[in-house]
Amino acid sequence: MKVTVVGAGAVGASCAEYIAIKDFASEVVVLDIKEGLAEGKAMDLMQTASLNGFDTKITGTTGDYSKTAGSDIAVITSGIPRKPGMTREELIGINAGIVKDVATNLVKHSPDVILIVVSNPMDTMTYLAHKVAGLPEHRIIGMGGALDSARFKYRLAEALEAPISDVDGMVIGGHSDTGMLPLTRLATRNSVPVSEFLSAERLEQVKEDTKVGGATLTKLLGTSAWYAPGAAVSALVQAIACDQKKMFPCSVKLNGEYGLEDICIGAPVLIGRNGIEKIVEIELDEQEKQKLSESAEGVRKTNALLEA
Ligand SMILES: NC(=O)c1ccc[n+]([C@@H]2O[C@H](COP(=O)([O-])OP(=O)(O)OC[C@H]3O[C@@H](n4cnc5c(N)ncnc54)[C@H](O)[C@@H]3O)[C@@H](O)[C@H]2O)c1
Ligand SMILES: O=C(O)C[C@H](O)C(=O)O
Repeated sequence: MKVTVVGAGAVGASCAEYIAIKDFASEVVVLDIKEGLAEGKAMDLMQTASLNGFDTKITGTTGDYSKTAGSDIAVITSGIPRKPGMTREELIGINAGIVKDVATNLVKHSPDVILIVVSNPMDTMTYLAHKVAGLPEHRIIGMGGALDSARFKYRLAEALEAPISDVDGMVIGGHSDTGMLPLTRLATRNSVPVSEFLSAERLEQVKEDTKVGGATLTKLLGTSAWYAPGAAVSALVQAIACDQKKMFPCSVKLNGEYGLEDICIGAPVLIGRNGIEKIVEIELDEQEKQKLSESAEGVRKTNALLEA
């Protein structure tokens, strides 16, 4: 199993590290445009192999896509992150050109690849990848919901004063400060609805804290987060590599599911060796349907900027 990670910055390096540490891939190639950065990060990570007990071979390259040839999976993390006070949508001007170029180069060298898009604004970058890569739809996955759901579980566990392993929950919708839809109605502690333990006001607070999870970290760090994003990507990569058919909310091209089409937005999917094995349609209540439709409107507005 060969995995390429484009972008050797904060998220790319974290992602390569988590993939290697789980030891399911034979090879990880990291590519960046900044001279020496990918080579340096790859060498540094390889020097953790004997300490962390993995055999995955990590190599780095400055812009040489021939080194990525024959990749089964490629992760796109290249592009600029936001600074405190910015929205993800503001990154479109620079990141669209980068994602277009990177996706085209990746597919040229690995026509059978499964792409995982991470660069922001992620739903729009995933939509763009569909336009430029010429891949079957099940082979392009946007990573956002896996991360947002992990943050939702963190906030739920905090409110419940429970271990995170007791908690389950999912975030669908757009990967944006206003578009995320944490499904509090369906969240549980050991199969018991969390509403049995938390007041409506506390649940609303959990929802709001989850939606601004990325912005909160950006304010603290001065740039956006990388550990949880890297871990979320590695979970998707592992689900593909190990054909787990695990359910994650991912940004997926919808063709009528959830009443939406010609859009990439977060919805539950099964991830396995073919990429998106199935889009799972769950029953939403009227309020959730309304929120999802508003979220889709927001994503469409950002998608329209691709034409500008
Ligand atoms: N979808 C998500 O959940 C999620 C989570 C975290 C970050 N992100 C996004 O991921 C992106 C990367 O974040 P980061 O913190 O790693 O940023 P970073 O600045 O640390 O790293 C980005 C790297 O991309 C490289 N790069 C730029 N143009 C390139 C090109 N054409 N080809 C190859 N490499 C190129 C840069 O040299 C840099 O090393 C940002 O857009 C950020 O918003 C998304
Ligand atoms: O918040 C960001 O800009 C980065 C990423 O989308 C995140 O959610 O951490």
